[in-house]
Amino acid sequence: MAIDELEAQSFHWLVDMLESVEVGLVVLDLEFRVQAWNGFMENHSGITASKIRNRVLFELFPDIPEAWLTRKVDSVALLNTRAFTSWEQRPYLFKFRNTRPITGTEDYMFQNLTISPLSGTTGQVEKICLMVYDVTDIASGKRALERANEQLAKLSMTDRLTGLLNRGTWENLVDAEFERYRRYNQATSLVMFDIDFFKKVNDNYGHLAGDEVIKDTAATTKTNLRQSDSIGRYGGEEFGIVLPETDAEGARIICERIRESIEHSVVQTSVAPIRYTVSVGIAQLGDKPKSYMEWLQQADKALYAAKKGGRNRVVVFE
Ligand SMILES: Nc1nc2c(ncn2[C@@H]2O[C@H](COP(=O)(O)OP(=O)(O)OP(=O)(O)O)[C@@H](O)[C@H]2O)c(=O)[nH]1
Repeated sequence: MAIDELEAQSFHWLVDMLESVEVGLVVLDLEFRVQAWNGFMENHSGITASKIRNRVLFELFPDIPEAWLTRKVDSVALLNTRAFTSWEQRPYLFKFRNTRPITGTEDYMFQNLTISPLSGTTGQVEKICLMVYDVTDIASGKRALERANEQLAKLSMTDRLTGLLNRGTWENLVDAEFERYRRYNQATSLVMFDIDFFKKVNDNYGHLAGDEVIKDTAATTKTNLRQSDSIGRYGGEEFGIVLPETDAEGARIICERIRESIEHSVVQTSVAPIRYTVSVGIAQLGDKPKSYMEWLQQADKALYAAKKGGRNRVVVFE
């Protein structure tokens, strides 16, 4: 076989390979007109090589960030060096639908991109090659892991039944608020409250109905609070609220509103409609408590007084 014929054959194989490789290959001239478009690009875009040849890329793909790509390509051409971008910087350049059944959770194909300069015989950069790698499997795996980690972090901070902060997390907030008071001296109040005769709810209607009541307490309280107020589930049927920038009188008004909403609400459990009440203790932070624990004890004493005074009431620690 003549040398020329051999070369022609190997060129043919090479083109065949580039056509079928599982990487998107695009050759552009420096005016962004498409010069080559392989099978991967045809399959995922639905646009054939013959149709796109000599067309400006941005006309057919208006979603492509033109300024960004132009900047990248210009520096590749100027410096005659490759550039890379990962899906973490920019999820994709070409908005191709994700066609992989395993990673069906993602709508679009995640892509890594390499931009390579192609020099002519004179050594001048004449064309640019874009290599588009489908990294949907890697990206969706990493994103799922991140979501799971976020979920875990959230779960370790919250109470499963109510979604409120759990005791440990909430106590940390009380401690932080205590320290903030020592520095800035702004009025701050702490609330402890507890469902009245909750044992009877469990005894009469069962534990699951009791759980429904606890959830109702959490939901009703939350709707009566501001974003900056932190509510936690302190124990079984005991809750705590930190009210920043709120004095005892302000806290009393808020707590009366919560107490009344609960008194007038009816929890529609699967067993029976249940009415219930809560008792509330408030302690505005002053100079006395030497630690956040002492502050908690003050609020707890006020709660005890509310129970002793007949329940379904709000008492402020004196
Ligand atoms: N359903 C349910 N019950 C709980 C949960 N945690 C604690 N309890 C119950 O809450 C009840 C609390 O009872 P007590 O401490 O005697 O208080 P109480 O009956 O509310 O009486 P007072 O607080 O004095 O009004 C107990 O029966 C606990 O078993 C929970 O997560 N779900």
